[in-house]
Amino acid sequence: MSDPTPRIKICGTTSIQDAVHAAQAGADALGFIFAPISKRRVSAAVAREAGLGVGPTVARVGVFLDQNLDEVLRLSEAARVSAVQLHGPLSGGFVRAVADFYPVLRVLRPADLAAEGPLWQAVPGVTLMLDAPQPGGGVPLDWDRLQDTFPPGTWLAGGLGPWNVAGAIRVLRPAGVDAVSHLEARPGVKDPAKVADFIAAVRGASA
Ligand SMILES: O=C(O)c1ccccc1N[C@@H]1O[C@H](COP(=O)(O)O)[C@@H](O)[C@H]1O
Repeated sequence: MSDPTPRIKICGTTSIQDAVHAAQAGADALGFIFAPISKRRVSAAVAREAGLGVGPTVARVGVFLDQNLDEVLRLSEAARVSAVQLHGPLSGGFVRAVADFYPVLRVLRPADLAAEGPLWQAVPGVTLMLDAPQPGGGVPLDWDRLQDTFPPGTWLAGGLGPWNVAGAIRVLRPAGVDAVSHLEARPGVKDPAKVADFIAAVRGASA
């Protein structure tokens, strides 16, 4: 029997048009980046409107890096996201405080996996995601090196695109995949064909 298809998150959504296209193409989740350093930063107002445009079954994920708890909760509420993705070095208390309000994707780098992975692996409401050290940098991880330590139920990000995502799925069997850089026409603007090809490649890998 084949493995279940990983959940598909299309990140860096900055417009209603891109949100609707990704949803129609079959995305399970859309990412809205609120990190000030990002070239894909979006306002809570646009994220909220885009989220309202994609129907009831598509998750809307607020993405944060190096932001304090007040800001994370305030922007998440304003954007009406359904989940929160947390990058960067964070205390366990911080992650738990966000998880009191939203399902959390806790993003770790491979170097942090041994120390932090076991903390979150069995915690309800917190899902691990493994990403490259520079979020949104488009650089893939070394999947073969991770094969023995990749925890079941973990999501995968980092340099995924239509041409390589099936390989990543075969090696690591992630519960979800997340991508942005290689799905764009330019930073913050999706290439609809790349988004559709990415989703087709994920589904094809699990067929
Ligand atoms: O993309 C960004 O600008 C970004 C900024 C701050 C935090 C996260 C960001 N993106 C996340 O990066 C990974 C994968 O990106 P890529 O496919 O390698 O470009 C993904 O989790 C995005 O949500």
